[in-house]
Amino acid sequence: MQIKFYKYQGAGNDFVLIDNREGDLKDIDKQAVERLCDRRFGIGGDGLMLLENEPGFDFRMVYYNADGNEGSMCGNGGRCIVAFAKHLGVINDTTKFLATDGVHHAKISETGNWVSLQMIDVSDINQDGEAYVLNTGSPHYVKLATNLKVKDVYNEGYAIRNNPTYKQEGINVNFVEKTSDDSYFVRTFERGVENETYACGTGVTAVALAMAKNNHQTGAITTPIKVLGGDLNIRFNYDGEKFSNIFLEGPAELVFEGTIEL
Ligand SMILES: N[C@H](CCC[C@H](N)C(=O)O)C(=O)O
Repeated sequence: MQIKFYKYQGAGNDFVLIDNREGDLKDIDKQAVERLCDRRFGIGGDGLMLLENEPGFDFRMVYYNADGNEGSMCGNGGRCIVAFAKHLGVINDTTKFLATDGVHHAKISETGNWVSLQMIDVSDINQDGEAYVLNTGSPHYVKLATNLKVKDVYNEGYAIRNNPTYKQEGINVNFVEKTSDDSYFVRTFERGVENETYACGTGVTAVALAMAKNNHQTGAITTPIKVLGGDLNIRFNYDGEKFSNIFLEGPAELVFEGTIEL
């Protein structure tokens, strides 16, 4: 079967998107996702998403990691699928859609390539030694680092993701370095890609929340974060216990489209 696909990227976190409103791909299997995401034998991407119909919502986001397993929430993917929904004419400039972690609201710029996506509220942050562990739709480990530019993120991230505590469920490992008063540089080793990616949306969200806690900041907070693939921005409120009104903001661009035999 020939299928039409769209390739998007958000700060260099890249995805294959497919319009599945007709439901033709209901039973897409692990091998097919893995092949489509393969950078040599397929289209290439850190993940694959299906845009599906969902009663009461503009659409439903179904997300798979590049290894073919159905993943948890993907922040940059969420931003890209909003741009895709606008491109398809499913939405205009605002949307309410359903993802695996619940309801998401988002706003998209008139040009269609800048998306502000509301993320789920967060109230639990745990510590593992010096690191923070929290779930922003996906599970994240956040560790302060120095000389992050030259850090061996693959090997250090791999070791943490595969240690006995996290091996079975997996975790995304974020290293963060402060660059100025309230701005950070972040590099992430992603579960399901099992490699460093150029950006991770739920990851930078986790970093922004963990750094607010770490720095005893409360109130309305805005945290710009630089990643390998560009710049992202996180806005939220923190009352010392709960993080709410969390928005992940940044670019989402259509790169190319085509058809492929499935
Ligand atoms: N790149 C994604 C994270 C995907 C989640 C996945 N790696 C997992 O936890 O299984 C993001 O922008 O939030």
